[in-house]
Amino acid sequence: MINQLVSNIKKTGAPIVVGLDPMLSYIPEQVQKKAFAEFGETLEGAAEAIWQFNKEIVDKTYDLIPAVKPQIAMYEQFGIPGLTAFKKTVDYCKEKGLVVIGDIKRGDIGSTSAAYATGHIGKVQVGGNTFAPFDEDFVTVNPYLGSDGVKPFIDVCKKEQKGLFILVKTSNPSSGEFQDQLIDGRPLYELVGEKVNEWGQECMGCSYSYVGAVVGATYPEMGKVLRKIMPKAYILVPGYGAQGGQGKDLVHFFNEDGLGAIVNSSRGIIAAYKQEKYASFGAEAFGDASRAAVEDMIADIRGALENR
Ligand SMILES: O=c1ccn([C@@H]2O[C@H](COP(=O)(O)O)[C@@H](O)[C@H]2O)c(=O)[nH]1
Repeated sequence: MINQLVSNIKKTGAPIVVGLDPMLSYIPEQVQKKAFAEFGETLEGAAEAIWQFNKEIVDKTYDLIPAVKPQIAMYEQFGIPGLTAFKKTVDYCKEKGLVVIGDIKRGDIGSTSAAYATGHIGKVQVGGNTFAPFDEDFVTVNPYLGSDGVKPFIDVCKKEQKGLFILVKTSNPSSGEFQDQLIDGRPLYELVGEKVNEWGQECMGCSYSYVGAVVGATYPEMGKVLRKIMPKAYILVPGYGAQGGQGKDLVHFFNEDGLGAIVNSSRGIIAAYKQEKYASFGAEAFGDASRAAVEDMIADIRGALENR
């Protein structure tokens, strides 16, 4: 799957991911009204609204981008109907040729991690039948439980040719509370980065590993160090846009070949029509506003890479 991600990035020339994080408050009134008219103000109604919202954004942007990252929490909050909308979104994006990164941030004791890996990137056996339940291409993994919590994900990746992004240095303001703690004089995130590099050597694609890392755009200096520690890991970089990251901060997340990193923006793209810059599109044309925001993000990152 890493090979498809790299190929999609080369084809589009856009090292970006659209984060599909649909909160009801981002969904224009006309979309909500239609969904509620059919399903009522219910979990089913909310799930229909988020699915229709996602579909319009994907339809308006898929030709520009290599990948999407649906954040499962945004769907789980609507219970089973929300998870059905998650699955519909995954399948639709794959039909459109996009790589799907399920932002699920799972990780547990080995046997439980194995079940998470099976459900999201693997296959489950039911009697004589085999199912791929969620079937994302990549998932995000929390490595805090150690190697035995990560290995089941790696095993499924090898078997199914899927991929992982392991949390190394997260973008949030308090990520340093634990992740920056020094152990024998070195920050914990560097030690996790070394582990990601080691795990990744077991499953190499053509030029990059199936095992990637998450490093926040909000910590560019740390990204520079981690790029060197994990030369073959693709880095998923959240924190662009709504969290303050900009193209000029991100050049050191990339390798000299212009590859090696993929930058996510969720609210900055899907709720673009609410920003002053794109307000002229109006809520009716929210998908066009998202397309304009994608074009601006690509130009910002390309410009930064060309001028480095
Ligand atoms: O370190 C991390 C890891 C994951 N995320 C996720 O990325 C998006 C960011 O959304 P924006 O609207 O672009 O801020 C969201 O799904 C987070 O859960 C992250 O932000 N930082």
